[in-house]
Amino acid sequence: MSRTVPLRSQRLRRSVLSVPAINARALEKSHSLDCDAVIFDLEDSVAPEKKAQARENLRSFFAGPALEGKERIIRINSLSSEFGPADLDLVRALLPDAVLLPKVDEPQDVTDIGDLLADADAPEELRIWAMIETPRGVLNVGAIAESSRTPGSRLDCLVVGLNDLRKETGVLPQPGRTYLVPWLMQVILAVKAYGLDALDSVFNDFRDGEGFDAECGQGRAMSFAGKMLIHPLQIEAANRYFGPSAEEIAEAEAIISAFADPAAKGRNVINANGRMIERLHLVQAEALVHKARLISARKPA
Ligand SMILES: CC(C)(COP(=O)(O)OP(=O)(O)OC[C@H]1O[C@@H](n2cnc3c(N)ncnc32)[C@H](O)[C@@H]1OP(=O)(O)O)[C@@H](O)C(=O)NCCC(=O)NCCSC(=O)C[C@H](O)C(=O)O
Ligand SMILES: [Mg+2]
Repeated sequence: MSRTVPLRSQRLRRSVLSVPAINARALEKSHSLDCDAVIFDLEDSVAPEKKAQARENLRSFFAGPALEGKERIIRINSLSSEFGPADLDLVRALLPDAVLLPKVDEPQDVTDIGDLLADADAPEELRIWAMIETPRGVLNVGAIAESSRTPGSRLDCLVVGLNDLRKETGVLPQPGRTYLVPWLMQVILAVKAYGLDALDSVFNDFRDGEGFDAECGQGRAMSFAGKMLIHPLQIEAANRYFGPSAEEIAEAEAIISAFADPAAKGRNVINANGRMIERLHLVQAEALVHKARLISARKPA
């Protein structure tokens, strides 16, 4: 019998900015930006001839002042690429909060990395995130998410990559991502079944604020936890759309106080000013208020 699966992570992931590890200025700027997390990218934003330099940049960045209050993720090249093994050695040396695996096709792509990290006695706090950005990755997303149930699994977040998925499938960009929505919702179903987070894909046209807002609204309605970003201009809107609004917080607090009323004791359903609310709404309200507290506790950059 299925129950609401508790989220494995209670982290804020509204705005997850990708920073190419070859871009020294962008690395430096990441300290001052108000995003919830930073993905230090060694993969597709770094040219093959620049990979070694990008790794060195990260080594010195991680030796410098800590990135206050942000989750730090390193995206490595596929282990099957000539760059992957050296990238993973760097992850083991720098110990970010998570390693992001690109182009994950099947559960074994995740468990193989998990085994290598375990063999290297990497602390269990070092999590694994997986990019779902290939046709096989979408087809297998349920099994990939289910692998988080394996004892010792470090998987706690899936990130959709529509640039690669469009390239592999030939699906054309459409307003509202019409033909991609079924695959986005398959990722959502998989993470909800196993208590993981899912992040929506990047929006490439970083000067199109209106288009970005519309896509954030769509991603929020789909219940993505946040969005992968490519530019600082996108951070404020991502934080706004993927964080609870004042109205949602007020409504959640009203539900919590309605169930705290002694008259609601032992009742699973109550009448709150003409509206039926059930205990399941209380669970949602408590999760939303928890997220709001995480946001207000965050020190702005
Ligand atoms: C797209 C960019 C190359 C544009 O960079 P630029 O021309 O420098 O833009 P601006 O002049 O507007 O920059 C203004 C300032 O902002 C800084 N900046 C820009 N981008 C970033 C960033 N990502 N992080 C931190 N800081 C950033 C500039 O340095 C300027 O600073 P200042 O000197 O103070 O003025 C660039 O935005 C960029 O490289 N973005 C990230 C690209 C990336 O990471 N791509 C990989 C992720 S996308 C992906 O993974 C797709 C997925 O896999 C899939 O398949 O879908
Ligand atoms: Mg990609």
